[in-house]
Amino acid sequence: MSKKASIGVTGLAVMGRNLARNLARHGHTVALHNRSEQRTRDLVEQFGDEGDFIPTYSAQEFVDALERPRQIVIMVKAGAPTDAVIDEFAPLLEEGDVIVDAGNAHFADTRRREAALRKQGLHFVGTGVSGGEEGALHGPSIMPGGSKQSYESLGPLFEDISAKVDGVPCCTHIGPDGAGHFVKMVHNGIEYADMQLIAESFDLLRGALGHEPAQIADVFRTWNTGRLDSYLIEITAEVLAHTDAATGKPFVDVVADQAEQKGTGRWTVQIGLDLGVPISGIAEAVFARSLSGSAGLRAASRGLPGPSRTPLTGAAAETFADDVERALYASKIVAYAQGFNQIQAGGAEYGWDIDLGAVARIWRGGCIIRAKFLDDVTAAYTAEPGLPTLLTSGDFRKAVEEAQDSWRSVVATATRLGIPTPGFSTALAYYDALRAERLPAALVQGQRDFFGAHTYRRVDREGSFHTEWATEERAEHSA
Ligand SMILES: NC(=O)C1=CN([C@@H]2O[C@H](COP(=O)(O)OP(=O)(O)OC[C@H]3O[C@@H](n4cnc5c(N)ncnc54)[C@H](OP(=O)(O)O)[C@@H]3O)[C@@H](O)[C@H]2O)C=CC1
Ligand SMILES: O=C(CO)[C@H](O)[C@H](O)COP(=O)(O)O
Repeated sequence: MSKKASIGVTGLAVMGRNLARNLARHGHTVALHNRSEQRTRDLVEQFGDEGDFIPTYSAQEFVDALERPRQIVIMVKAGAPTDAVIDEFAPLLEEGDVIVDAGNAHFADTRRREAALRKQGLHFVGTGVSGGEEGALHGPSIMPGGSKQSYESLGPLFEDISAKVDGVPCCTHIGPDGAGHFVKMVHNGIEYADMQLIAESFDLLRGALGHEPAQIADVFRTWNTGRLDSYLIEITAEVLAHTDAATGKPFVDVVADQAEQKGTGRWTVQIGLDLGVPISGIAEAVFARSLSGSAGLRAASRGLPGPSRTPLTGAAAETFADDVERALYASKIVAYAQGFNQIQAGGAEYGWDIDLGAVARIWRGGCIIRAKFLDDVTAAYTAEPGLPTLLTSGDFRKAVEEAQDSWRSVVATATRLGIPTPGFSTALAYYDALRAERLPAALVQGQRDFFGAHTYRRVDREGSFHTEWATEERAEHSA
């Protein structure tokens, strides 16, 4: 009898191909399949010597090449293509077989698919994978959902190919059904917020100090040796130091300033709204990308009045880069605090019991937001799993305390010079709103009651109340 594969990968574009190679490099026999045959042939031709691959050219051949219970990883475009692939393979599978969707699926789709396939006796495991092309090959961060039972067989395999930090795999069972894809979605939302804050830091250093991109690259390199040490800061320095070969200009100056998005950040914000979790850092990052892409609106508005970017001088200029570093770190804490609160809220809504410390731990390596900072986030949620917000935890509280003057002065300088900093500003506003003794929400409640008899609660008595605003007496009743 010919050798069978312990796992199969269908969808061999950049991510699937490298995930399959990673599995093979770790000694697993991998069955290969792709809708168009050429990708399968290319993989075997170029990388066939890296391990044991079984190339297949039909769904039936693919399924037949797998050991039972079969484990199939789907790595295709999210949405309809994923449904098409499931519809093709599910009828060929048997009870106990496992389908892993490792694409960037919406968690609600994952819940629907998991419920449908469970009826058929199949395990459907929605799995977040982060790390891009290189991560998929050398060790991504892996966020599997699905049943506990499916993790018994898949877990060791995924942990084996995941990134390791201090010998600890960047993979853990997140929770049932859509939990893995939910956490991956929030990971991407945080990725958006982090990238936006870094981009604003660049704009501030350029606008307020008049630095060239190559000089700013050096600032980021320095930051990357401290508490901001992270993959995103590291690649930012690389991008800023890069010179365009065709023009000799800084690369960043020849790229169209219109940021695109595939949708996971937008989903994070949509779900944040549904759950009622204020994830303003992620929302501003998504809106900043949308605004950057609104070419017509921007063209029509370019001549509007406002200050010009006159570089700072003297002592203010000397301390500005350090101020931005402190403001960036404080704003980053806010962005992560909001993202983790969204995971907490999602877990409560869908009954997932997600271990936030474990989530932070598997994001320390492999993924796009990997960072030294996540060691401290892991420690904070491990010590106190129900932590209401990262901002109140030990070292983070101390960091925002120490950042106060810098954070406020950076936002004030940005406002004065007309440098848009939606990420920094919203982070500070969120922070101030959290720590406020009283919020103007009381007035909003009064307005709502005035125009719509929507009622309000009082600080001194239980119950709901309504004031007869249309009468002269303005009598108050229990509602
Ligand atoms: N690129 C990245 O950095 C990351 C991507 N992801 C996610 O991983 C998944 C794969 O991403 P990536 O490798 O970039 O590839 P793409 O998202 O570009 O998807 C290409 C793959 O999907 C297949 N496909 C498309 N439509 C269908 C269909 N109707 N039926 C069957 N197969 C179909 C293609 O087959 P064919 O060759 O025949 O066209 C090809 O194998 C996506 O869900 C993506 O969001 C996750 C993390 C990072
Ligand atoms: O999943 C990822 C990393 O974890 C992708 O890199 C992410 O989808 C990129 O998103 P966008 O194109 O919207 O910036």
